[in-house]
Amino acid sequence: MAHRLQVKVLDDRLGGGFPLPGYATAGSAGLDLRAMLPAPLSLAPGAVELIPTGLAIHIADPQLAAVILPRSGLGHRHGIVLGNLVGLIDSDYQGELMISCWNRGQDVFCIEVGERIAQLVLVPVVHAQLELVERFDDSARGEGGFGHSGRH
Ligand SMILES: O=c1ccn([C@H]2C[C@H](O)[C@@H](COP(=O)(O)OP(=O)(O)OP(=O)(O)O)O2)c(=O)[nH]1
Ligand SMILES: [Mg+2]
Repeated sequence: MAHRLQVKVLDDRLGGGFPLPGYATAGSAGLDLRAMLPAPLSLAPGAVELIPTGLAIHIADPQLAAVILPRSGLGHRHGIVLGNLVGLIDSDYQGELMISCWNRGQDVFCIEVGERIAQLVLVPVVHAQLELVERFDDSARGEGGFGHSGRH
């Protein structure tokens, strides 16, 4: 079942010339976010820019968060990913959603006004209550990590 999410439209081109975010199909996990730029923006190879989305959300529920993820096609084909790799949106954040857009590719990429540039996924969060202990109960893995279980 869909979860209610409060959204403020900060840029009136959204819902006007450009559609508000929506799920592309019933099974889509992400809402596409648009680059609400004043004008097209050329992103040189290696450059990173903070792109406004024209939207603010208030998740409100501390048991939820949202993540901003790259779009697969842009990331794989054009090297357009996120400067922070993944954006994490706190449930109490009420400011504009911003996308750190990084051109990790070899070619200049022009971001068009209103282009769908990244996607937002709502995720569950579990808060930990830290419990200090002197030793852990034994586990199958113990302290082994970083390839400890072999490569293949
Ligand atoms: O890609 C992103 C990442 C974060 N944010 C906003 C929402 C988030 O709730 C807030 C803080 O993000 P985060 O905690 O990851 O950044 P920080 O560097 O730890 O900043 P702060 O000290 O404000 O927590 O910035 C975005 O708009 N886009
Ligand atoms: Mg933080």
